[in-house]
Parts: sequence; structure tokens; C-alpha cells
Amino acid sequence: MTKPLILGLTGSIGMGKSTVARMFMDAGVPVFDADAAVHVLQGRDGALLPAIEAEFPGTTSAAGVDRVKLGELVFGDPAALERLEAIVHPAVATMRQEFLLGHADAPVVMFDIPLLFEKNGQDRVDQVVVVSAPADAQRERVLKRPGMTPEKFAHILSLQVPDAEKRARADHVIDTGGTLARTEAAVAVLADRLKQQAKDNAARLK
Ligand SMILES: CC(C)(COP(=O)(O)OP(=O)(O)OC[C@H]1O[C@@H](n2cnc3c(N)ncnc32)[C@H](O)[C@@H]1O)[C@@H](O)C(=O)NCCC(=O)NCCS
Ligand SMILES: Nc1ncnc2c1ncn2[C@@H]1O[C@H](COP(=O)(O)OP(=O)(O)OP(=O)(O)O)[C@@H](O)[C@H]1O
Repeated sequence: MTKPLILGLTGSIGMGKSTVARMFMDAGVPVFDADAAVHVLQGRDGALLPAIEAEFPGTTSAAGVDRVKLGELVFGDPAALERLEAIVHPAVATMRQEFLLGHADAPVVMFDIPLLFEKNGQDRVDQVVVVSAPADAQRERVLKRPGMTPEKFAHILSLQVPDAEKRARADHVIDTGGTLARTEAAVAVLADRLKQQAKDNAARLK
């Protein structure tokens, strides 16, 4: 059996990655959402609560991780962020493998990975899709979020590979600077093209 074509979806904070991921799902591409996996692992009865509480005392309760509190501890402290990643990332990788096994028949699947370039995730996918919008649109979207400040936004940006570099390294760029309808149309065209490409490759290998 041929393996699915694996797309990696990434983009900097507020570029519209989650919105575009949903559009790929609507276009028939199964999507593994790394962030959603993190939320499950850190949520009520999440498998990682004991390990996170041991490393960062006072950041969890029966309801799950207090993300604001944990964010305050790790986003300003690279060593602490690394300790958190060492707990979270292996568990996410296991869930991703399970997802892949569950969609072995799909021509194309997508991994939605916020930190794809930051963590060399491009080696685990066949093609990379980057979601991108002009910096002012990004800033406006992010600063609307509850609890977000210009300082926090600047700091998170400093932890991420710059948008221009992401675009340069992408196989495909989805522009989210225009209307949602325009983005949706671009996603539908790309999804169809890649499904066809995957089917053609599979036929060649038969
Ligand atoms: C610290 C946590 C609890 C804060 O949660 P919160 O809901 O406040 O923020 P959120 O997860 O939405 O992240 C906000 C922004 O920071 C970025 N970000 C998150 N983790 C990291 C990281 N390890 N390195 C760089 N940027 C990061 C996200 O891509 C996003 O753009 C959470 O981000 C976390 O557990 N991070 C570690 C796990 C991780 O690496 N997740 C992201 C990829 S799966
Ligand atoms: N053309 C567009 N394409 C996608 N999103 C758009 C577009 N125009 C406006 N938006 C809005 O921008 C916001 C993007 O939020 P979204 O949660 O998808 O970003 P994200 O990149 O996943 O964020 P983060 O990385 O911070 O989690 C949404 O509110 C969405 O409705």
C-alpha cells in the first residue's frame, strides 16, 4: 500500500493557521492538530498533568494546566520552555503516529505544526504549506486576543522563525491577507491539486 502524501502546515502567531487547517479538512484532507493534541494532554485528566506539576509546581489543577500561569513561567525563560517541550513534544509525536496509522488510506494528510521550522519538522513531511498575511494584519488580529499585550506579542515573535523566512522555505504559501472566501478558494485548489498528484504518484508505483 502507498503511504499518504504528508503536508506540514505552519505559520507564525495569528496568521490564520487554525482557520486554514479547518478549510483543508472541509476540502477532504485529514488534519492532525498538534496544538489540539497539546490541549488534550494538558486538559482535564490530561496524561501530562503529573509530569508538568512536578516540573512546574502550582501550574495545574483538576481542570488541567493553567495556561496563562505556565506561559508566564516559560515564555520568558528559554531553559524552562525547553523543560516543558521535553515533556510535551514526545507525547505529541506519539499521537501524530497514531493519527497517521488511522488515515493510512488517505491520499493526502496534513500535520498542523505551529513550530514546524523551529523544531525541524520539515524532515517529517513531504511538502510544507505556510500560512501568511501582511505584518499589520497579523498584529491587529493578535492584539485583539484576551490577555495579549504588545510586549508578549513581540516576545512570542522573537521565538518564531520570521514570516519572510517561512515563506521562502515553503513549498506552498496560503495568503490570508484577503477575504476568508478568497483563502478558502485557494485552499480548495491546492488540496485538489495535491490529491491528484498523490493519486498519480500512487498509480506510477503500481
Ligand atoms: C506554555 C503554554 C501552556 C501557553 O499556552 P497559551 O494557550 O497561553 O498559548 P499558545 O499555546 O496558544 O501559544 C501562543 C503562541 O506561542 C507559540 N508557542 C507555543 N509554544 C511555543 C514554543 N515551545 N516555542 C515557541 N513558540 C511557542 C504558539 O505557536 C503561539 O503562536 C503552551 O504554549 C505550551 O504548552 N507550550 C509548549 C508546548 C508547545 O511547544 N506547543 C506548541 C507546539 S505543539
Ligand atoms: N483571509 C483570512 N484567512 C484566514 N483567517 C482570516 C482571514 N481573514 C481574517 N481572518 C481571521 O484571522 C484570525 C486568525 O486566527 P487563527 O486562530 O486561525 O490564527 P492562528 O495562526 O491559528 O493563530 P495562532 O498561531 O496564534 O494559534 C481568525 O479570527 C480569522 O477569522
